Formats: sequence, structure tokens, C-alpha cells
Amino acid sequence: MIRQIFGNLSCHVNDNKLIKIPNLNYTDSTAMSPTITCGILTVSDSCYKKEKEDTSGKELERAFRRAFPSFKVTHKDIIPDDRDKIINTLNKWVEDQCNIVLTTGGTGFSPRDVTPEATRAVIEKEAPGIAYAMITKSLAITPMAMLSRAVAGIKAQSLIVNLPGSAKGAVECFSFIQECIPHALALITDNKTEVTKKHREVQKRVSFVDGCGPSKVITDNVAERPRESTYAMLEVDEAFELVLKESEIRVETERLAVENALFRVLAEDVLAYDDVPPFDASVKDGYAVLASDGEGPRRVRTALGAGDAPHTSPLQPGEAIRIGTGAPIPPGADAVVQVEDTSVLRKSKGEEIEINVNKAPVKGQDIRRMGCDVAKNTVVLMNGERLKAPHVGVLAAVGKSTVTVYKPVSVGIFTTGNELKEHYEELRPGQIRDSNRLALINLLKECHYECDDYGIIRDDPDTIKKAIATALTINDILITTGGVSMGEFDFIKRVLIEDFNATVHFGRVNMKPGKPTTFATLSHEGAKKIVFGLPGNPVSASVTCLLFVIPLLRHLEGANVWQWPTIPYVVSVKKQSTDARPEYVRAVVSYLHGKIVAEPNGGQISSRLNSLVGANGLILMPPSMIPTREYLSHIILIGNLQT
Ligand SMILES: Nc1nc2c(c(=O)[nH]1)N[C@H]1C(S)=C(S)[C@@H](COP(=O)(O)OP(=O)(O)OC[C@H]3O[C@@H](n4cnc5c(N)ncnc54)[C@H](O)[C@@H]3O)O[C@H]1N2
Ligand code: MOO
Ligand SMILES: [Mg+2]
Repeated sequence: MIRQIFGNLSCHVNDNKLIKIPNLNYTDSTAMSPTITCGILTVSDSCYKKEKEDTSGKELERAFRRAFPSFKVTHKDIIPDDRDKIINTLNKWVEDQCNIVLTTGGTGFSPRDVTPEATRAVIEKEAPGIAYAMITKSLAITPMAMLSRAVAGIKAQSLIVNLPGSAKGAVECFSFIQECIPHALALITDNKTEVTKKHREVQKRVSFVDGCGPSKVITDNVAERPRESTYAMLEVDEAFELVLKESEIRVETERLAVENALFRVLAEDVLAYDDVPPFDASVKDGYAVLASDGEGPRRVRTALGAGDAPHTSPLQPGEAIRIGTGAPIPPGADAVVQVEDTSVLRKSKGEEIEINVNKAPVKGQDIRRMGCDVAKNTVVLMNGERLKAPHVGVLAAVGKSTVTVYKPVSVGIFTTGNELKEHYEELRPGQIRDSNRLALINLLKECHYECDDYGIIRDDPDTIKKAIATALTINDILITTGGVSMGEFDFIKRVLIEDFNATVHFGRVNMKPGKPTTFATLSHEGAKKIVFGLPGNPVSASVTCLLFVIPLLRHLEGANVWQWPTIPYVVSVKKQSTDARPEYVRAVVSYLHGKIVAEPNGGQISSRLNSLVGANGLILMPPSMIPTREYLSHIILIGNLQT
């Protein structure tokens, strides 16, 4: 059974423990007063006529509320692509003192698209930087972004921003500018306290950044570093949803000879060039006969083996043609009688002259009809299927010599830590061997992904910055390990934010192991890049690679199955630890006497990589405060089930 592994995890959540900060990448200045108000205006002929649902307006409102829980959406409307109507509505909302008006729709090239023109007629000052930011960031996702004509500007104390008409485009563009909205509004409304605070923040050199969310902590000084992480603790399923949502990058395809395509994912539906088999063929070694002759004697006219062409005149009543398995059925014959159901009546010089059919044949018996395995011009394999041995065999059978497959995204990896040495080096006091790099590179290899190795990087912001820049110039996805928790040498998040202007979508996940798992996207040299900052503890690094990185790689590679298979499993809740996180227990899972049995694979401390040696499953243990003794959970199968 294959299904999404994270689908049912939310039931394991202890709500009291959740810190729900839905968006991490803005400053929601709740301290600003009075309450900021927003209007969301959908400009669309078809939505106005109710021919289409207004998903863009709804999604945008949702994104806005998530980003700014303390702001109020006071105005909403759907109007047609009509210049005067747009102008009137915008003017009315400005008069009503809406602080920010987001429009969606009418920004493109079609004749009816007039939102930018109407907006320009209303605003007093244009804010081209906002439109520029949206276009630049969108270009990293799609070249279509260059077709946007969106305008942003200020009238009185209102900021008006045009967003694209598609729900995805509108929400995406909003996410690109949301960070600056509170400060923009503080400036427009002349909120001096907020403005000064922000200016001080921006000018200060950032040393400890933990979180870029509401309680962004900025200090030069270790004694003032945050005592609590300011990253929201996301549930695993929430976090993975974000990974999927935020990881849209262009995936290329290539054409490969079938013999080199093992484990690649098909990027086309494959049609059979030929019928398989290409002719009616015998299923047995025996005699091609006429069923209507019933049982009794047959004169053996000739013989046909596999590979022979059936160039014989049609079979006559009373005749048989000796036939081999896979040989073409001769014209006229309508059944095959296996040799076991016959006896020899007459022979000459070792050749059969006459045989007896001992059992009356049935019409069609032991004949494999042309195209019965695969019919010509039908789809035999579908886009998204990963090619394993039988797939390659089927491709060969239907006469396919090359196939279009997706190119796997390119991945790079480095580990961080001043304590780390290569596995072949001598250790000095305080040093340990780097096990994460080889474990992860080989875990990826097991899943058929190659990655570029950038070695061990010291815990130093400049060195980390250079390593990230080098890797992201070559790779689309970067995996790092270490340096993502609360320590004074944990620099990964800080470098990503400060030096790469990355959006850190999450920096903490409610899971054991793997709590400080970090996921960020950024634009580097004009292209969108993805960074997984995995925790340094060896088990944490491997488990989070299994649960986040590998499913994403499969998804990006176009595979229609990207999650590990799961099986339902009842766990007995014995432990009572203070650590409330749901735990992914490394286990040996077997099928014994009709039952699934799972044994934890020794000590489960996050440094003990041996817990993964021989483990084929991760038992999801509920958080320790769940009071029941038995709990229906599931096992994630990361290897083959033992029997
Ligand atoms: N005050 C807090 N401390 C820690 C927390 C926390 O919430 N508050 N979280 C703990 C958890 S959970 C984890 S997991 C780790 C993650 O730490 P980092 O990602 O910052 O990783 P490092 O500090 O660099 O290293 C942690 C640990 O792993 C060893 N390590 C690192 N890299 C490798 C490698 N390539 N091969 C082998 N071993 C490696 C390193 O020596 C450390 O022992 O943070 C906890 N702390
Ligand atoms: O979450 Mo950490 O990964 O416990 O060791
Ligand atoms: Mg650390």
C-alpha cells in the first residue's frame, strides 16, 4: 500500500505544545496602531459573472491573514475588467482609509486587462520597487513573469498593489513583498516609533539571528542570544507540505537509450509500436489442429518452430502441424493440442506420419492471440513511472529504443563542524569523524541520486557563505548538516538569511530526531535554489533526509509515487519522557505468522547511527503525553519487509 506518509500525523500533535506562527518571514508589527486594514479586490470578468470561482481572492485573503494575523480585511469585492469601475472602487476604499489594497487580476496582455492603467489613474506616487521585486523573484520561477504589467503605488495613506490573476501567482507575489508591507505602511502612516525601530534593526550588524519572524532576534553578543528558538515548531506534515509548495523549480527532460534508463522516471506516455505478440502464437509444444476434427487421428503435414514464418497452405480437416511454444499458428488452425495429449500412430525413419489426439480440443485452446499482452498503439507505460527491470523489458517488447525521462535535480552536500575530520584522518582531542557526509551521499545513491560533495566546512560564517555560493552556482538543491540549532557556532540560518536573502520556511519541526531541521529557498544567480539545513546529529541527519529530502527529490523528478510506503501499526506507549516530540523509532520490521512485528533497533539516541543499520522501518511513536496504552500509528517502510 502506497500512500502519503504524512497524511495522518496531525492526530499526534499535542496542541498545547504547538506554537502556531503560520508565516516566518515577515515582521507582523502587532504593536502598530491603530489596526491596519486591508482590501482585497478581484478584477475579473468571469468571476464577476460567476462563470468562475474567485479562488485568487480567497487564497490571497488566506495568505494575508496568515501573514498578518493582527491586521483586518475590511473590504472585499469582485468587479469586472472595467477601467472606471476599478478606479471608483479604489478611490472609495482609499477614502474609507484602507491601509493596503491588494488587487488580483487584469495585469496581463489581453485586451481587457486594464488594472494597471486604472491603478495609475488613482495613485499619487508610484512604488516601482514593489513591482520590480515581484517580477524579479517570479522570474526565478517562470519566464512568463516578464509578461506582468503590475503597478504599485500610494494614494493618501493607502498602499495599492496589483497582483497577478492566478491564485498561485497572486499568493506567490504577495509572499515576495509581504516582509516589507508593515514598514511601508508605517512610513505611509507616519508611524515614527515603528519606523525608527525598523531603521535601527536594519542598520545593526546581525550576529545572532534566530528566526526571521515576529520576534526576530538581532544581537552582537552571545550573552544576548535568544534563550528560546523563535522559529515556529511545525508538525512534520505541515513542514513537508511547505517543502512541496515552495520547491517548484524547472525540471528538465532528456532522451535516453532504453538500456540506460533504469531507475529513471518516464516523462512520456509510451505507446506500443507493435502488438505483443505480433502474431497468433502457440502456448504449448504440440500440434496445431482444427478443433472441429475432435479427438482421433491426424496426419502430420509439417512442423513449425519459434522463429519460422507460417508460410503453409491452410490446414485441412484431418491434418495437424507440429508446433513449438511461441511458433506462429498456421493458417486455418484454431487450436493447439499439447504433446502430452497425443500418441504416435505411424512413423517412418524417425519422423511422425500420423498421431492421435487423445482428448477433443476446444477452439482457441493454447493459442496466444496477437496483441493479447500489449495491443498496438495502446499506452503501456505512463508518464511518472519509475523504470525498473520489468518496465525496461516492456519497452524492449514494444519496440521502443529511446525514452524521454526527467533529469534528476542536481544536489550538492557539505557538512559543517569545527570538530569534524575526514574518516581516514587521525583524530586529535575533541575531534570526531564526519559520518554524515558519507551516510547521506550513500543514502541518496541507494535511492538513485548522485550528489556533488563539497566536503567539511568550518563553523565560520564567511566560509559557510563561500561554500553555499559555490554549491548553489552548480546545484539546485543543497543539503548541509550541522549548525542549525541554538549554539553560538550554529550559523547556517544566519548566513542563509543575511548573505543570501533566503526565505527560511521552517527552522524547527516537532519530531525526534530532527527538531532543528531547516528548509529555505533563495534566488542565486537568477535561479531558484533550495537548501535543507539538516541537523548535525547523525541519526537526525539521515532520518530527515529520508523524510524530507528524498520524497522531494522523487517529486521533483516527476515520479508519481514519492512517499515511502506505510503500514498501520498499533504501538504500546510505555515511555514517559519529558520530551514530548513524536518519535521516529528505527526498527526491524518483519512479517511473521501472518502479523507485522516491529522491534526497535537498539538505543535510539540521535547520535547512534547504528540504530539505522539493518533498520527497514521507522515506527511513529506518539508524543509521550498521549495517555492511552495502545495507539494506532504506522510504520514508514524504508526498506524491504523481512519475512
Ligand atoms: N539548547 C539547545 N540545544 C540543542 C537543541 C535545542 O533545541 N536547544 N537541539 C538539539 C537537537 S534536537 C539537535 S538534533 C542538535 C542539532 O544540532 P546542530 O544541527 O546545530 O548540529 P551541531 O551542533 O553542529 O552538531 C550536533 C551534534 O552532531 C555532531 N555532528 C555534527 N556533524 C556531524 C557529522 N558530519 N558527522 C558526525 N557527527 C556530527 C556534532 O559533533 C554534535 O555532537 O542540537 C541539539 N542541541
Ligand atoms: O532532534 Mo535531535 O535530532 O533529537 O537529536
Ligand atoms: Mg549546534
